[in-house]
Parts: sequence; structure tokens; C-alpha cells
Amino acid sequence: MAPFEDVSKQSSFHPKPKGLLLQYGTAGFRTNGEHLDHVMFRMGLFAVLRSKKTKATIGVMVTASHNPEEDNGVKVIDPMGEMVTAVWEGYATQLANAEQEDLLTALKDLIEKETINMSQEANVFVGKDTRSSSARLSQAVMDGVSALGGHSKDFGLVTTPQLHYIVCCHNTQGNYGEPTVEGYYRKLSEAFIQLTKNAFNCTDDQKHLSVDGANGIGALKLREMERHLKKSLHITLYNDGSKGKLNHQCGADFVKVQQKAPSGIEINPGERGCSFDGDADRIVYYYTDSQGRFRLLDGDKIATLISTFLKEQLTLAGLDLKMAVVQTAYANGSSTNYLEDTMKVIVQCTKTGVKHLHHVAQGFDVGVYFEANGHGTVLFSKSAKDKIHQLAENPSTNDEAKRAALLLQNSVNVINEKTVGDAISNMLLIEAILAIMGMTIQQWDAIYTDLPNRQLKVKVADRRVIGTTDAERRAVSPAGLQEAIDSLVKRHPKARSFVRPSGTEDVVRVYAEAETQV
Ligand SMILES: CC(=O)N[C@H]1[C@@H](OP(=O)(O)O)O[C@H](CO)[C@@H](O)[C@@H]1O
Ligand SMILES: [Mg+2]
Repeated sequence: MAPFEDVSKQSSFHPKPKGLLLQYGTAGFRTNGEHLDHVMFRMGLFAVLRSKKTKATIGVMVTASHNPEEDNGVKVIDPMGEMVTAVWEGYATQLANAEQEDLLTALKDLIEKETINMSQEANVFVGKDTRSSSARLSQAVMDGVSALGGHSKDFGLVTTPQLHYIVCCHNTQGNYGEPTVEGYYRKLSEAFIQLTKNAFNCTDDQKHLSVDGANGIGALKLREMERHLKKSLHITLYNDGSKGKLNHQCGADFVKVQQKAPSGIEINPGERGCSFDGDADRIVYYYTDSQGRFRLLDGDKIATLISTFLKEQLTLAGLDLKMAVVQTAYANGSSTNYLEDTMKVIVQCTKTGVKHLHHVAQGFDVGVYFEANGHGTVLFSKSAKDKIHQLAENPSTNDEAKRAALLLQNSVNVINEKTVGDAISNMLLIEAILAIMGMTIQQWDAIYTDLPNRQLKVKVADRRVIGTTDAERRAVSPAGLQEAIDSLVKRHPKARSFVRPSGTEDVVRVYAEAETQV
């Protein structure tokens, strides 16, 4: 068969170093950019098979998100903008790890197992972040696509959520929006302008936001988007990539883990700032309080603000919809208590990785999901969207309910739910909510007080010896580990701690929180 001959020939230009084994981790493959050429070529092959199987266009994003500039990685996007299924993640790992001489066999096995019709057309959209290795690696993806007879379209430099958006728009024949970066800017900006147009009390000062672009793709794209926002938001952009290094001393992950402001940003006391990560799918907010202390508003605070707003609008609209907030074990205990006890919303906990949160959130009419690190979105069921739409369109709806329905409708549009989390979308929704509710960042922060917490990385010989259960909150191996954690936790009020192996770095993550900090 001709395509396999081509794969054989082309794959010899993208050889796999013998013995190198990689896992499709929490969010795709990730390691030093020098070791990824063969993985990228093979992910091109993989995307062709996934496209043939689903009879739809698949996305491949070359990025290592918050990792250092030297690293790179790849995230595969399913037709509706979602992440690929666990079974296909397994296939991706098998393909990436097949030794050079076994690649064709691995490919044919997969074709047979999934009964893939090889005469079906295949289309793959490719995007990349700003890393120095990204251009070369995205070319390797496209080489893989063409070796197996697929068509690729190169979208060049885009944020991860932009590629999710474009893939979903394309596969839904434009129902979700126009499948271009410009279409993305237009859809989100229009929704933001609609949301905020009646927030009359919002002064120019309150419209100002400082953004740390992590020296990455988010900075470039936010700059492009600014003109569409028509001055409805005043952005000062820092770490725009013109001099600093990607994610170095800046970006959402640095700010969240170090609990300090990124370097290169100047914010007046009391003013809002936010940080994107390296592929602009995460965001965290912060400010400096009157005593000069740095105050972080992370994914838990974001989930709380958004769910407070949505709950209020649903009540005003008279809609009785089932809403839940989905978190991971890293969510601050105070946020969980506030959501459950004060707000009375359903809270669920899943394993780390937005794919897990997304899945659980799909079970509700309104599923707000955020990782503590600021990665997340809101999902609305089809029936929820229909009800909101009917209410907004119905001439006999009273003014208050109509206003709420319109706010909900524009929130759905700005949140860009098909992207599994989008820093730009979330920034716009948060800014809109603060403007509509007439809330300052200090008032938002005061909704509840975080328990002091620490997250550390520990290097070990083999992180896979740690096995976990109960949404990663308890260790089942090695023997004695959980007992040791329990005996430490017992000694402190409101304490909680757990360990788990990272799915993106070769480290074990250790988390602890308690009522006080020494
Ligand atoms: C504690 C933490 O922030 N973990 C992150 C990190 O996963 P790890 O498996 O912990 O390395 O990267 C993932 C991908 O970006 C993100 O989904 C996840 O939340
Ligand atoms: Mg990211």
C-alpha cells in the first residue's frame, strides 16, 4: 500500500532515539524540544487516523504550555474542541514509543483495532506557540500528516484555545463561530461589549487591567485582539515577549506556585493584574493590598466569582438549572467550604487534568470547572442554552428576567466553552462580572479567605511508585506513605496534604494546607 511506503520513507527522516519512552501525560507529550521530532511526526500520523475515524477535522497544537522554553510538547484536539479520549491517549503513547522498525506494525495494529477506513479523507489543523523549537516541530507534524495521505492546514502562531475554537467552528459548519483567528476575536469581543454595555457605573480606572503575557503567544494574540475590544477594556501588557524569556519568572504557573508577582510588571497598590501561561489556557489574578502584601486570586477564586454571578443571574431569570463546581484536590479547602456551605452549590472533586474536570462538568446544566492553577471554563448543557435563548427571545419575558437571560447568553458566548479553558475568555468574563456587579478585586478577594498552603516539587528516582486513589487525595503505594502523611496532618487544625506524581514533569508534587502557617 502506497501510504505505508511513504510512512516508512518519511519516518526515517524523523527517527526515534532507541529506548526513549514517553507517556501521553496530563495534557499530551512533553519533554525537552530536542527529543520530540519523532513524536511530532508520529502525532501527525495519529491525527490522520483520528480524523479518519471521527470523519472530522482534528487539531494538533505544538506547545509545552507553562514548561520552560527548552521544552516542547503536543496536545491533540478532538472534533468538538475537546481533548482526545483516554483510549486514544493510549494509542498515542504506543505510536510514540514504537521503535523505528516496529512503527508500521503499531500503525497497522491501530488501524485494525479501530477498523479505520483508510479511504476516508483526513484533515488536520496545526498550530504552534512561540518556542524556538515550535516551527521545526510543527513541520514534523505536517510531514506525518502528509506521509499518511492526510491534508494539513497550518494556522501558525495561535494560542491553544484559539486552535480548539477553530477546530470546533470548522466541524460544526460555523455554528459555533467563524473558523478563523479573526472570527475568534470578533465573537469574544462582541459578547464582552454586549455584557458590559450597561455597566454604567464602571469608571475608566476600573476598566484598567495589567496583563502579564508570560513572554508567550498569549501576549501576541491579546495585542491583536485589542482593537476589537474598542476601548471597552484598557489593557497594559507586560512580558510581551519582546525581551524576556518564556515563562521565566513570570506567567500563571510561576505566580501560582511561588505566590508572588511576576517580574517585569508594575501595578499600583490596589489595582488588578493577571497572568497568562505559555499557551494562554490558564489565568490567575492578583493585587497588592494596603499593607503591601501580594494577594493571589487563583482558579478557585475565579470559579467562586463566576458561579456567584451565574447563580444570581439564573435566579433573576427564574431558571431552575442544576449547577455544580468541579475542582481537584489542589482546590483550597476554604473555597470548597464556601461553595458548599454558604453558596449551597454542588461541588465535585476529580483527578488533576482538565479532561477529568470537563467530563464531570458535562453531567450538569451549568458545570463550572477550574483547577486551582487557573485552568478551566463553564459548560452549559444544550437544554440550558435553549432555555436561556427562549427567555431572551420571548416578548412576554419581564425586563429583569430578560436582562438576566441576555447576560447569561453573552456569558455563554464569551466563555468559549469548547476550548477546555481559555485565559483570554476567562479574563473577559471576569472583567465583565466585576463591572456588572460593581465589584473591586478586594471585594472579590474577601468572598472567602484562603487557607495558607504550599505546593512543592520533589525529584525522586521513579515517581511512578506512587499510586493514588480518591481523586488523588490518598496514596495507596508505597506502603506506609499515607500513614505517615496522616500522622502529620492530624497534628494541625484544618490540615490536609497529599502527594501525587506529576503527569507533565518528572517530579512528585506535594501539597499541604492548614489553618496557620509558620
Ligand atoms: C498541580 C498542577 O497545577 N498540575 C497541573 C500540571 O499537571 P501535573 O500532572 O500536576 O504535572 O499541568 C497540567 C497541564 O497543564 C494541569 O492540568 C495540572 O493542573
Ligand atoms: Mg497551558
